[in-house]
Amino acid sequence: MIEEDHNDIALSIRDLAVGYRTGKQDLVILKNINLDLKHGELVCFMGPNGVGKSTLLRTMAGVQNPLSGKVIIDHMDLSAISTAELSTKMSLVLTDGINAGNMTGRELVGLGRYPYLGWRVDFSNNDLQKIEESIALARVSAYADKKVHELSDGQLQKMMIARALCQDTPVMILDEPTAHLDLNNRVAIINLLKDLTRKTGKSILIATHELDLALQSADRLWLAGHHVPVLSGFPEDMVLNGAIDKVFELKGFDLRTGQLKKKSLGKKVSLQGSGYQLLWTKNALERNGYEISNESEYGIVVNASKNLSWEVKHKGNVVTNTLEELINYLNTQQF
Ligand SMILES: Nc1ncnc2c1ncn2[C@@H]1O[C@H](COP(=O)(O)OP(=O)(O)OP(=O)(O)O)[C@@H](O)[C@H]1O
Repeated sequence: MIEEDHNDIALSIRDLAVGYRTGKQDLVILKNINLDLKHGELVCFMGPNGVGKSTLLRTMAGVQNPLSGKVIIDHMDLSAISTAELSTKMSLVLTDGINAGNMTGRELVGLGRYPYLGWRVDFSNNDLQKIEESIALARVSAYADKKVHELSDGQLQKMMIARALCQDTPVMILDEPTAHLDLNNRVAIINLLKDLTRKTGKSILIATHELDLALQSADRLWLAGHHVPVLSGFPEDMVLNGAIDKVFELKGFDLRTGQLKKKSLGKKVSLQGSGYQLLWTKNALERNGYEISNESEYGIVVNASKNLSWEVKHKGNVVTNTLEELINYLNTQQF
């Protein structure tokens, strides 16, 4: 066992219970939570709908009080830190209910500098530079002068991320930052956040439902399930030890292979080839109910030379130029 270095830790959670104070009895959503967020780490917080991710993030950010236990940031108990001081240590991006009145995108981003203004009324050159840097980093310059109410959901989402970047805090917490974004923007935002952890040592925690992006970019996963403690681990370990399957109670999806569970039609084909062409051929075959096996009279060879083609070796050889043709041909055969 390797000893942990406690100077590494930007934020820790100790014996925390989160939920809602109602009239008679507390509504406990998650309890017995003990987690650490390290410097320079991108953590994806995952779990099924309604399990309490937002509730925990809001509690960590001081927006709601814990039912019991502590959040410790920069070696201080969150409950003992003023809102002004906290806003230089942590930024929070929530996506719901943004009411930015008649502001422009740039003005919204500029709100990120308010914790640093003190008694000053105007932005300093440094503030203005940070605003422009954040706008460039989040790639929102094309619509930074539009009114916030004129932005699309995805544009607004990116503008809120720019505002958090502008706040320039050692800890950033984002609730579903990619929810309204298209594929390019999702990848760009995740890469940007990952890059920030590497270049600036910031700790970034995001709640997300995007298992594929999380598995490819997170340094660590936090997993919340119903009736289990919040788990923390290395993403690949959590795939291999079944933690993700357990938390999500996965049905119809085999996480170890990253595939939807396919119904085999009992038709077997053998397959030869290499690289991504082989992977996509396998995908097309399995999606259409074919099982890859060496014990088959049908041999498929992926020819990935200049012109991609597929050769079916059976009694006579047949060559197809697309996977659609290959599958249509196989479907006509008696297995
Ligand atoms: N203000 C509130 N008062 C009482 N219960 C609430 C309140 N807000 C949320 N809840 C409940 O707390 C539970 C957790 O909600 P939360 O929004 O934290 O889940 P989540 O994991 O973020 O879900 P999702 O993935 O759907 O965003 C839910 O059962 C929800 O109904």
